Amino acid sequence: MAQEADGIRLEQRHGKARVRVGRVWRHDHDGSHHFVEWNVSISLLSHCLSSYYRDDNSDIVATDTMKNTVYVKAKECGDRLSVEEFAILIGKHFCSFYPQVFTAIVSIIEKPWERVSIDGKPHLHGFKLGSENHTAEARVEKSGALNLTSGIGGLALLKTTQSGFERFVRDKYTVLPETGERMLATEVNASWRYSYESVASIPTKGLYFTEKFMDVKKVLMDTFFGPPETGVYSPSVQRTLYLMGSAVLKRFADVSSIHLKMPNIHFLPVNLSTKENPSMVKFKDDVYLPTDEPHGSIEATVSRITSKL
Ligand SMILES: O=c1[nH]c(=O)c2[nH]c(=O)[nH]c2[nH]1
Repeated sequence: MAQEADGIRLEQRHGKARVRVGRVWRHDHDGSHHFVEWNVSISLLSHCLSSYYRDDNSDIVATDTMKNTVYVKAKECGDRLSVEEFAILIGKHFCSFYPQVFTAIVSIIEKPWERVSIDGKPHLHGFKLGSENHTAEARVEKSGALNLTSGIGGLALLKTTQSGFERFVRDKYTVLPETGERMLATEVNASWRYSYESVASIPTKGLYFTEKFMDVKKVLMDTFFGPPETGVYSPSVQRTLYLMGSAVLKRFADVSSIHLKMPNIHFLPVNLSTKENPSMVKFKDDVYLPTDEPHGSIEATVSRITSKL
């Protein structure tokens, strides 16, 4: 909400970023522990204009208080909950506890701590860090309106064949040869929006969004790789991205859109020659130079078209 005074426009929010919290839930019945590590960022849209226009802080919810609230709420959550549910819970708290707060935006990054198995047996309290983050963002309004997105950060995928890039624009600046055989590597950053429009309408089933996260990740990966024996041919990152996004929309009725960012991480063919040895290393789809820059950058949002009845 923008305010105007003396010909000056003001849009403001304040919050606390990167509040780190770890939470263990101990199950006495079987001795198992569950663990999450969250990095929480809170941003509040609130009526505290006098702090900007005058030296009057009487409406400011201190960002230090926001930080403390994360620990209090983590303590109060006696049962395991998904990172999405925790984001909503924190957002609801700020909107209902403080009259001046009208919107709370809570973004959380969950670190991928995974239970270890020793000799094939899941360890009761041992975890190792996996590779891709689970993210969640809840925007909660005082009215109870909700905007919820979840995401995956840093899902590095690579396939050594079944990828090519042909029939693209060729002009006087083009040197890239066409190929029907190349390596395809990317680091998927995905965020998808759920269709739940109020905090009251989210599924009550425990860990619903955690399960959904695993399912979305599986659909993205299955579509990228194709069947284990044959794979699936990718004519471009663009096409593969579209198939991944639309597969998620087809499979999950409560996902209304998905944004995918898929850099094309290049593995360059290695050819080395000298006068004496013109084919010292002759590339035969075997020896590559891995690079991380420059990289292609390809991103798109795929959304469900909702009928306007
Ligand atoms: O899948 C690709 N998409 C591109 O847009 C592109 N551009 C490029 O040089 N290589 C590739 N590969």
